[in-house]
Amino acid sequence: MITNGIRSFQELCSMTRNTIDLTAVVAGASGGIGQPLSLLCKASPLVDELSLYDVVNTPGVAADLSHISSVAKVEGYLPSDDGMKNAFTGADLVLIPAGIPRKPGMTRDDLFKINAGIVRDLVKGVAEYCPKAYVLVISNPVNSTVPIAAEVLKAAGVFNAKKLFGVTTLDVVRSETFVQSITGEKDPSKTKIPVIGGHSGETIVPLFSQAKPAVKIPEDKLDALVHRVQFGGDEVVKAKNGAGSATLSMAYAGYRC
Ligand SMILES: NC(=O)C1=CN([C@@H]2O[C@H](COP(=O)(O)OP(=O)(O)OC[C@H]3O[C@@H](n4cnc5c(N)ncnc54)[C@H](O)[C@@H]3O)[C@@H](O)[C@H]2O)C=CC1
Ligand SMILES: O=C([O-])CC(=O)C(=O)O
Repeated sequence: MITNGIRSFQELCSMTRNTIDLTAVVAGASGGIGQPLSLLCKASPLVDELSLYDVVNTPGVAADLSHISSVAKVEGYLPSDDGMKNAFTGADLVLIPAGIPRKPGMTRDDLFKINAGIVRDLVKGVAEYCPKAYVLVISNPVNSTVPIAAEVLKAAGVFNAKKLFGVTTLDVVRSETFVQSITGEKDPSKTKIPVIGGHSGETIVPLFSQAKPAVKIPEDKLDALVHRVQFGGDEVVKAKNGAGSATLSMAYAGYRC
């Protein structure tokens, strides 16, 4: 369980297994992001119990993961038989990658109609069954699904701004990766680039000037670099050619977050 005095999710993640036994939920666990994210959670020494919730296939994903010899006890839940209640009750952390992904020609906003309702209903479950949990929303459009999650938590009287997150770490991961392809640095721990703003096109603002350690981006490469970070999602959607959007890099980024 989360101990008293933890102020942020990063603080939580930097703690060792000696001080924390996390009960985590992945909601949307059978999907393109959900499966690799669940694998990373299953492998984490911080996670003691892992609940996989989805509208399909979680018993199979859970059975598969349960053969891995890591600490976490893993269970799969479907909506039937009070699945959401059983999956969410007692959770410290709820990761939400549930919802449809983009196809070429779509913007993230085109996902709003369907994903807003999915996130709303899952966060209602959070409010009811694990109101103190940290909630990490991955489902797009993040710029809109997070405010929806906030309103649901406020309406239930359990909103805590320090516990609700929109996951935009993929923009940080992309920034660091693309910068390293310019600088030639091979150690991922040696490039830290803050990214502020939202998670869509120009709302994504990579602060290369604040890199630690400082990086020198050649003037003639800067615009293309900024554009690649801001539209990195489109690059993957195009390459996947109708089979969805970023999943593996997103799972990595979600876990790192
Ligand atoms: N924040 C970010 O940086 C990123 C966000 N995304 C977003 O993540 C979302 C998921 O993407 P993928 O995993 O590729 O999609 P996917 O279609 O492969 O998986 C989505 C999963 O959600 C499940 N689901 C649907 N309704 C549900 C409900 N009511 N309760 C529980 N589970 C439900 C589906 O059954 C499916 O297993 C998309 O909205 C996508 O745009 C994707 C990449 C990066
Ligand atoms: O572009 C998308 O639809 C998925 C996403 O958010 C990303 O890859 O950054």
